[in-house]
Amino acid sequence: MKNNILVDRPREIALKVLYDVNVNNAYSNISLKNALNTSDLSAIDRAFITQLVYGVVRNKSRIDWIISKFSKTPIKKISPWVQNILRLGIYQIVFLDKVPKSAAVNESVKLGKKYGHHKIGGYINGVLRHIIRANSGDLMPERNDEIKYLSIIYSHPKWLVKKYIEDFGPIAAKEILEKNNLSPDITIRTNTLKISREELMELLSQEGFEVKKGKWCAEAIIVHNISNIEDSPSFKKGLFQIQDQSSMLVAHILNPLEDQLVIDTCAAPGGKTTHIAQIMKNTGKVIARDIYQHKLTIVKKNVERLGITNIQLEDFDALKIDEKLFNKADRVLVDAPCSGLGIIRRKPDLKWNKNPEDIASIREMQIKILQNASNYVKKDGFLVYSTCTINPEENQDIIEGFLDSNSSFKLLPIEAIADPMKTHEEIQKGYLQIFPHVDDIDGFFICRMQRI
Ligand SMILES: C[S@@+](CC[C@H](N)C(=O)[O-])C[C@H]1O[C@@H](n2cnc3c(N)ncnc32)[C@H](O)[C@@H]1O
Repeated sequence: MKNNILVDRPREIALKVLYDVNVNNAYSNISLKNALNTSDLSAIDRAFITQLVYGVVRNKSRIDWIISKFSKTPIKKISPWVQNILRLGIYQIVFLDKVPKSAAVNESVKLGKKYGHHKIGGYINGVLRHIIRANSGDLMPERNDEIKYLSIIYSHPKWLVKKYIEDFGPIAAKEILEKNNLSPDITIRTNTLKISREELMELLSQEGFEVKKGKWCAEAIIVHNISNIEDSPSFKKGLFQIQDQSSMLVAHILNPLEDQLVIDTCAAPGGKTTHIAQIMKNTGKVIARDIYQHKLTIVKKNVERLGITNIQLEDFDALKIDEKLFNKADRVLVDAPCSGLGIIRRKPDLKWNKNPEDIASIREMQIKILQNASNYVKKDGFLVYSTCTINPEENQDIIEGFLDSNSSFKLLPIEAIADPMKTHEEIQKGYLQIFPHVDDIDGFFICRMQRI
């Protein structure tokens, strides 16, 4: 690296995050959060870096297809720094309207000179200018193989495109692929132990945020123009938790009552557990467990910040059985580890990191965790199973299998919690499948059962 070359700072930060994701297999959201954890970046720079990183990760296979078409050097022979400089440049040229194309090229060339060998600037300049001159048709693959075409255009692995088509049909599959590449809303949950939604909206507006009510949950606020909401005084005072509305629905469907005993078997980082505790108004007890001690530390921080006093944290493997809790709990939540296919908008690397074999092994874990957890539910108590995925194998199939071998449980209809849910026929059956392309919130599955 040559330090004497002046480069654009936001683009350089985005490049380093992409390198970290690409070479060190870092998660883009975590690497990005670390990179933005500095006080000397403006809100505009933060937003631009975020857009660049997620834009490249979301559209990676389309961008790489373009590189392969316009570069004489095969992509595998290009160094990782230069690959990512090209990706950033192409993303700006092909996907962003507001960045002048000349700026995209010039800044990429400068990054190339800083991070590559001395002749690389000419190569980057050549490839990018060639792309600028190309017709839009040259930037699209041929459509002779539909799966391959959709996989490139929407930048998803072929197995996943195929799976979406098999599970939901070709029209819905295309809508899902398209939606997965868009940025989701950032939603927060009002901590009603400390403040009302209206008061918090007023306060956040005064702090300069654009806010609107979420329509699915009475505590939900959608916040626009945020890049560092965790730095806001209201966050530090514990007035809210960042959480999507799908995730908020889980605690409402679990419907914990004051003074009850609730067990949350997979609790970290604590979104639902703190919501449950909040609904119980700090009464009763929530036993919040997770297998990872370091993740429980995050739950602890959230619990303290939010002023919650009825949560007992326990480091416990849900694949093991805990006989002392048999038939003890009024409510048990299994927010199971899953493939996360409902939250690709938030974690775009998921689509590159998962494969069909992963789903098979996750399923085994889900079946075991649900079976173990069911022992803790007392008579008439509720068992809620939820995931942030949309594929039936991890959702409806798990529940059908569970009910087939556990006749002491029945599905319990989910009463309409918010107006939009009334449109979901399934809630009468006892489960709710939420899709981002239909509902515009995270893809979730939530099922409620009762021990009879
Ligand atoms: C979907 S996340 C839970 C999200 C959490 N309920 C929330 O709302 O913030 C699944 C969690 O299960 C945990 N986990 C994975 N395997 C586990 C096991 N065998 N026992 C307990 N927890 C486990 C993971 O560490 C992860 O935190």
